[in-house]
Amino acid sequence: MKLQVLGRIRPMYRGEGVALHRENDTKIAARAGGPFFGFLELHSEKSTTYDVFKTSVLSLVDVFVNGCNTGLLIAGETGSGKSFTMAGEGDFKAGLVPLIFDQLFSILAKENYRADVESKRIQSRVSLQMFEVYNEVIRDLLILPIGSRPTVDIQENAIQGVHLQNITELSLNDSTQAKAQFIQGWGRRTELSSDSGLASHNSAIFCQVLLERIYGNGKHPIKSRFTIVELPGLENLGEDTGYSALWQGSQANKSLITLSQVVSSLAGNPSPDRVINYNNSKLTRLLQEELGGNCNTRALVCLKPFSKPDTVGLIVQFCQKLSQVTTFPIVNDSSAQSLLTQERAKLLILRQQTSLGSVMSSVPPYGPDMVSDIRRLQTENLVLKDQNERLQLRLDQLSNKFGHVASTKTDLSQQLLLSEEEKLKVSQSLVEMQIENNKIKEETEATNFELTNKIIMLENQLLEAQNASDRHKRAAKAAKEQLKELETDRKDLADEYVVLKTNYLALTNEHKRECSRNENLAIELLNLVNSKAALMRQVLILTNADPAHADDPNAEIARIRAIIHQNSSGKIKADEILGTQRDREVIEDRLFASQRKFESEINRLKVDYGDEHKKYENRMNALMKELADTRVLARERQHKISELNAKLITLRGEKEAVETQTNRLQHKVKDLGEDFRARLVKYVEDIAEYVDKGSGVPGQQHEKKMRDYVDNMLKDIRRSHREREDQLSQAAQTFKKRLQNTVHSYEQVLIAYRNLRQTCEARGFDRADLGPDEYELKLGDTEIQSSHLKELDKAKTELNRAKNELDAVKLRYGLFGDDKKENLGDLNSISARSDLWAALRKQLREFTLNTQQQLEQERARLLSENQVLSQQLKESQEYIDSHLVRYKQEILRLRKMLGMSETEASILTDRLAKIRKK
Ligand SMILES: Nc1ncnc2c1ncn2[C@@H]1O[C@H](COP(=O)(O)OP(=O)(O)OP(=O)(O)O)[C@@H](O)[C@H]1O
Repeated sequence: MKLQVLGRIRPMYRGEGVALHRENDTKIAARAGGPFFGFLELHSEKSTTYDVFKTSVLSLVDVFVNGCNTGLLIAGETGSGKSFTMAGEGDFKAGLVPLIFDQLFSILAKENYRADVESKRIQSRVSLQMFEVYNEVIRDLLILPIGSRPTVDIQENAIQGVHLQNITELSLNDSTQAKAQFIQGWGRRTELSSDSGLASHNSAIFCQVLLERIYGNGKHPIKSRFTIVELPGLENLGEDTGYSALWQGSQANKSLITLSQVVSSLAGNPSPDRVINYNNSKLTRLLQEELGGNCNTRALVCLKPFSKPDTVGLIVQFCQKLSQVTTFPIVNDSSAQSLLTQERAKLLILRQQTSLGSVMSSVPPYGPDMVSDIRRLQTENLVLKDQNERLQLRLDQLSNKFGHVASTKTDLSQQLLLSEEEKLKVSQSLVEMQIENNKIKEETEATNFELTNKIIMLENQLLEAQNASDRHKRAAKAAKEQLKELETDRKDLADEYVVLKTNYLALTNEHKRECSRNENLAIELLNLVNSKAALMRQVLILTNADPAHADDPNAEIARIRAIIHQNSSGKIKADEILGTQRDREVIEDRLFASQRKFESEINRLKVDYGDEHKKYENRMNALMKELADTRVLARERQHKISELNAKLITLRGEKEAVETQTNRLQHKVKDLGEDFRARLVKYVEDIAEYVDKGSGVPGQQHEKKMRDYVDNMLKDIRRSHREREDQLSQAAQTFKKRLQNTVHSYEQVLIAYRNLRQTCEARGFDRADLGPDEYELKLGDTEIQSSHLKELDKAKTELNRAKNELDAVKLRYGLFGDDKKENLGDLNSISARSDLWAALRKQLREFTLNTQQQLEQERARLLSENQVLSQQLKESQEYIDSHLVRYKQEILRLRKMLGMSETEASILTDRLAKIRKK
């Protein structure tokens, strides 16, 4: 069965970027275009460990419970998430091992329950071993380290196969206990830091779960083993230091390199009768079954989204080999175990027989020399084999590198041609980005300004409302005080009223008494008058006096009665003294009128104040709401600004990346320049050699060849020169064009501004209100034209100079050629000819070196000028942008002063926008 290789890409860290080349969701490659490796399943950055478990590991647990050995190799470079995947992180990010425990115990519980229901019997025993292999030392992780770390050794016997002697094996009852033990063991890993990095980078952590199940009344359990291993960081596969360290006896990378060798051997030999040497490291010895024996194994390769292409290349290679490894898993029932034990026993015996000891003891005819020879040869053989494998690996790497270099070399010239164009494009996009950025900044500032104004306005309104509220509070306080005074007055009046009432009651009683006395006296008087009248009548009778002359007693009675009547009618009733209800009301009115007035005033004030208060409260609430809304809006804007800033930072990062690429390309250009120089030198040397060789053979043929050769060489130089010229002149033209556009739009803005000013002046506005003069806003020649034109002129001059130099060289060559012809005609002697060739050689060498140097200098200068130009263009763009804001403000102000209508204003704005766009 083929080993299944799965992948998992961990999420990206901040600023890490993505560099893995992917295809079809399952394939990755170190470089664009491949070679790709296709995983059986590739879990993306979004997958959780549980997703990985569900799709890729769950089925392994079932296989394990059913009696097969299973293995999960977790590989990947350092920092790719191996530990995260295996052990998890914190309480909420469980790793694969805890999830495996959960699943295992849940299956066992279910099966036990089912067996109970069906009255069957299953006995299960789960145990755990955990150890670490670091620097070829195996440490038990399930016991507390006392003093030095507890180390264990590998042993091999027929029954257990390769196993660890005295390793702790903990019995597990449930998943909680299992997880707790695992976490404790995980915490006991070596945390050393050595020259070869942290121990975690180079160590392998083994977690082996052992399961024994007896069905019914059987005696022989079915035994299976689930091995989960975190392998050392795969980046060490490619480190040269690893090899050298290995040669020097360091164990740091031994296990990983041996693992790679074993995997290579296994990949190249899928047949079951293969003989693989697992004994070179402890890691491979321990993984013997998982890699090439009785085990159903899967490899989970953790990947970083960003990694060095070389490292990815190594990982891809390793995965490729792993995917070709074949294992032979079987169900470990009693018969299988017996067979395996027999096979192991046979193997051990064979090994013993072929071992040195058996050679020495069982083959007496060999002398001691022969034995030592055999020993030496065996050792040499092993060393040679080892060396061979290493060299093979190295050769693979080198051929890969060579392939890569070859492909890069072919790309290089193309890239070189494109680099200038790219550079221009990049600077153009940079300028565009800057413009965009300025726009965004402008908009943000305008919004900010608007929001700040709004906030200030709202705060003012709030202050006003608070002032009004204070005023009303003060008025209410004054009214309360007035009310208090009125209350005191009212109390005084009430007291007075009580006193008056008392007096009045006393007087009324007195009066009543007087009236009754008066009545009594009137009755008395009446009685007396009646008596007097009776007496008078008697007197008259007695005296017989003439009644006409005598006093009339009735008249006296009538007189007295009249007096009494008068008295009684003049009696003043109490009510009359008190006055009528109406009078009282009038008095009350008079007395309490002011109080009532105040009360009604207070009530009115209360109502008014209440209403006002409510109104203000409502207003205040509305204002507060508006303020909160505005704050939210401000926050949103702030958020947007932050987002934009983040975008800007990303863009800057991109820009830097592009700059780095440009620098790289420049380096490449430099390399090519050096190559070019070398070629020139080679040309010269060739010429010299040619001349030296052919100097003894005069004739037209020889000269012609020489001339062709030099012609070709100069043609080459001229062509490259011309290409360079074209590129530079193109760049200069683009800059010039862009500059012209910028200046054009700037002039248009100036014209619009001038028109507005003139309109304002025509309408008779005060000159002081018209803002700065047009000339103040004008960019000086030194600010725009001259500096750029100067730069362009400079570039042109440099180009001309280069051209002239080239022409001079051509001329020199032409003259030289003529001279040569003439001289050849004249000079017959060999010595004269050799002088001529020497001069030719010298001149050619000088020419080569000088031209090359000049070209280099020119190239460097033009590149820096190019940078200066783009920088200046950027600055002038910024300058114009900032001026545009000023213009805009001025225009707005002037427009306001002119009282322009909306449509006029919009037409003007459109026109300005168009100008800006241009
Ligand atoms: N799938 C993931 N989701 C979230 N974070 C992850 C994931 N994988 C890895 N990480 C984080 O990446 C960092 C490195 O992971 P980890 O330590 O597991 O890598 P490693 O390959 O085991 O490295 P080392 O060899 O140093 O132990 C850790 O901080 C971890 O939290």
